Amino acid sequence: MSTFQHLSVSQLMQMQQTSPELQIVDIRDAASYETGHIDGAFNLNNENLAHYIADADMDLPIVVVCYHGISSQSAATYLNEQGFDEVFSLDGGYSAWHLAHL
Ligand SMILES: O=S(=O)([O-])[S-]
Repeated sequence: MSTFQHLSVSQLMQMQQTSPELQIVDIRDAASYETGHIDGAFNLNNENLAHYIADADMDLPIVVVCYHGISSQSAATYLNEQGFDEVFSLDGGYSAWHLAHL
């Protein structure tokens, strides 16, 4: 059983319309996040991770965003192991999202 699903930028844009409860976590460094991030994304890091997991609704879909869609895959696997049922990794990461929104 796969632990996460790949999501394209256009699929994410659709999901944002249809799943208002969607959680988006951005695992890039704080400076990159501050420079620009997807609306509603939470900047997840090692310091706030435990707190985030403790507070999160694990039944809701969650999308992991990194720079280019590589490290988000291991983070997505990790979040699935922690109990999130529906985990997605954004293919191409924030850079693909940004390109689609220029
Ligand atoms: O963030 S990244 O691992 O895709 S470079």
